[in-house]
Amino acid sequence: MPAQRLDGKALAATMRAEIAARVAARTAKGQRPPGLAAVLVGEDPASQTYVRNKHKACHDAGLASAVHTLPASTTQAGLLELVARLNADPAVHGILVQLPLPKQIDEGAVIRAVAPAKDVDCFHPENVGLLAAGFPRFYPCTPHGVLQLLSRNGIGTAGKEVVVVGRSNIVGKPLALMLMQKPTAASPAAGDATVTVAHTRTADLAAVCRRADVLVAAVGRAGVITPDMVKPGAAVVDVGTNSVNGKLVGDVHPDVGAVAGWLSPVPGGVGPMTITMLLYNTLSAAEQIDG
Ligand SMILES: Nc1nc(=O)c2c([nH]1)NC[C@@H]1CN(c3ccc(C(=O)N[C@@H](CCC(=O)O)C(=O)O)cc3)C=[N+]21
Ligand SMILES: [Mg+2]
Repeated sequence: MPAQRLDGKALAATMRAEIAARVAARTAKGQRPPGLAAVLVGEDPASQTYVRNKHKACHDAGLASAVHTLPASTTQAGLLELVARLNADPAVHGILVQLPLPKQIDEGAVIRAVAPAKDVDCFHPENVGLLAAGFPRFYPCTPHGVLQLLSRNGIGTAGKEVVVVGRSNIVGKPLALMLMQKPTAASPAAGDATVTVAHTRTADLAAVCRRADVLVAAVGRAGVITPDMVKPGAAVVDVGTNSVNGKLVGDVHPDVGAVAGWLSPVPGGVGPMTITMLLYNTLSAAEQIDG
């Protein structure tokens, strides 16, 4: 029997409607709409697509959204100046500086320049620290999207073996934290897991992955998770966004669909959920800043 689909596109539509209703209730009371400012430096086509998708999703849910496009030659000082302006703008509740940034710019310095209260990516060290300490201000978008995709499809993780392949600051590391913590009100079925983080230096990756009741692939290499690495019936979440001959493909090999019990597709899985959690955080930022 082929794996059941973990349909991120469908869940994203459901959750965006929930967010839109909460936004409409605020604006009906005369409150400012939650506002997102996205900063795009350079002309990477994938980044342009993601930022365009985020902008459209905001608009469709009643949030205000502005995209600030800067040339690839932008200096660090120029970018920091824009961030400072957005930090001070009361119509902006969330700031997202699209990564990666050009080489002349120190990514860490830019991440630390975003006001923590507006850091809807949850990349600032203050917010990473709050998350790790168990007092989250925001949940990082992609890990939160993965948790929602599991929780709202009835896939509990309490007491389960969850293997996360990938240790990035954006996905693997915060996702492992969130999976091992107590479940949250926002995703009540996800948490309390026995978490293993695997990566490029893991010895016998296939054997580690085969232990997983829930396997999350956040490696960044097309098709590296093959059927021999998957326990029959496991839930497999594919976080990969690899471009192969101009086509978007995940980290999970298509043949895994014959072994897994659940599988999230690429596209149509984690990607739309990441954007949805960005809207969620922008609404949350507006609630925290404006009341
Ligand atoms: N500051 C920052 N925050 C981010 O959240 C961030 C970032 N930088 N840099 C790049 C990654 C990647 N990312 C994606 C968002 C949406 C889709 C997405 O919507 N994917 C669609 C398809 C998109 C397409 O048509 O190509 C899908 O999977 O169905 C994918 C990837 C956010 N990221
Ligand atoms: Mg990684």
